[in-house]
Amino acid sequence: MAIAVASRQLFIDGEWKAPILNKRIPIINPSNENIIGDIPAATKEDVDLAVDAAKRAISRNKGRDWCTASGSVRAGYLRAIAAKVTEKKNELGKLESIDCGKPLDEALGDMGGVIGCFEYYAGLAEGLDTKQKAPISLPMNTFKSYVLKEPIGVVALITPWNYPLSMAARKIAPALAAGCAAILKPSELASVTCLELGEICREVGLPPGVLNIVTGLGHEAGASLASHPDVDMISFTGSSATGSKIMTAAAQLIKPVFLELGGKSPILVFEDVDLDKVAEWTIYGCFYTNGQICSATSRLIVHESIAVEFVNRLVKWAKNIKISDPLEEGCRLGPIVSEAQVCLLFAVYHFFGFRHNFRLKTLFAVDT
Ligand SMILES: NC(=O)C1=CN([C@@H]2O[C@H](COP(=O)(O)OP(=O)(O)OC[C@H]3O[C@@H](n4cnc5c(N)ncnc54)[C@H](O)[C@@H]3O)[C@@H](O)[C@H]2O)C=CC1
Ligand SMILES: NCCCC(=O)O
Repeated sequence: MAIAVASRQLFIDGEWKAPILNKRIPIINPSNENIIGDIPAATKEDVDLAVDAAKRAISRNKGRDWCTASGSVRAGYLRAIAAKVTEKKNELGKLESIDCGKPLDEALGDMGGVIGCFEYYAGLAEGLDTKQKAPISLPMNTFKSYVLKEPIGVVALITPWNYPLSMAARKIAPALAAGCAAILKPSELASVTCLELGEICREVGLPPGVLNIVTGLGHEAGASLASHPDVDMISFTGSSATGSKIMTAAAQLIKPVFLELGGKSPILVFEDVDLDKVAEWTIYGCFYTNGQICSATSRLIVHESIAVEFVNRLVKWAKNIKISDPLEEGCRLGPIVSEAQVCLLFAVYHFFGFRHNFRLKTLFAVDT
C-alpha cells in the first residue's frame, strides 16, 4: 500500500506557513527515484520570521511561559512529544524509509531512539529544578556565589539526511529542556519526518515559537540561519565543508558553535581474532545506515598474516547482504540517499583506486 506523504508548509510560530517566495523542493524516494511529494523551500525572509518567533517565545510573559518556567513544565511537553512519536512510530518509520532509503527496521529503531531522547531530556529538565541556585562555598563571608543555569537563547539546529528525525531530536530535546527556543533546518534530502514533528508539536500544544521548522536548501535557508544576528548558538551535523562555513559565519558574531562532522573510522584486526566474528562486525560497521554514517568502518587495518583470508571472508559476508527496497522485509542495504551522493562515491572510488591501485572485490547492484 502506498504511504501518504502529507503536504506541509513551514512550521513557524506554532502554525503552518507557506514560504514567502512560494518555492518548493521535490521529495525523491531514493529506492526508485519517484517523486513522492514536495517540501517548502524557505529563504531568508522565512528564516527571519522563524527567528523572530523564537525570540518572542523566549520573552513572552517575561520568559515565564518557557525559558524561566520550571523544568518540569518543559518536561511535560517533551514527554507529550515522546508519547505522540510512540503513537505514530510505524508511520514515521515508513516515512523515514521512503525519504532517505534507510531499511525499515533501522528506521523503526531510530524512532525508538527519538522517543528515548525526548524522555531522557525530560528527566534532565525535571532534574534542573532541584539543581538551580546551588550554593558555592567561598573563603569569604562578604560574597555569596551560586550556580544559575540559564538557557543560551535562540538556537539554530542544522541537521543531515542520514538520521533525519533522530539527529533532529538529539538537538531539539536538550535545547528545549534547557529552556531555549529553536529553529530546525533539516536536510533538503530528508525533511519529511521533521515536518511531521512540527505537526506533533502542534498537537501537544507546544507554546508558539518554541520550535520552528524551516525546510529548504543549505545555501539559502541554512546559510541565512547560520549568519542570523539573533541566533545565539548553532548546532550542526553534516559535512566538514559546510561545518567550516558555519563556523566562519558564527565567528563573525563570536557565537558558540557545535560541530559534528565527517569521520574516517578504522577497525584494527589482529592475527589472533575469530575471523568470522570480526568480519561480521566489520560488515555491520561498514553497511549500517546504508554505509552512510560518520562513524562507519571506512578503513580496515589488518595484520598481514591474515589479510588475504580476512578479505575473502568479508567478500563472502558482503555477498550475503540483502539489498532491496528498504521497505522489504529483511532488507539490510537500501539505496544511497541521492544521485549526487552516488556520483561522489564513484568519484572517490576511482580517485583512490587509481592512486593506490585498489581492486574492487565485489560490486553491489547499481541501476544505471
Ligand atoms: N557527521 C554526519 O553525521 C554526517 C556527515 N555527512 C558528510 O557530508 C557529506 C555531504 O552530505 P551533505 O548532505 O551534502 O552535507 P551538508 O553538510 O551539505 O548538509 C548538512 C546540512 O547542512 C545544510 N547546509 C548546506 N550548506 C549550508 C550552508 N552553507 N550553511 C548552512 N547550512 C548548510 C544542509 O542543507 C543540511 O541541512 C557526506 O558525504 C558525509 O561525508 C553527511 C551527513 C551526516
Ligand atoms: N552523526 C550521526 C551519528 C549517528 C549515530 O551514531 O547514531
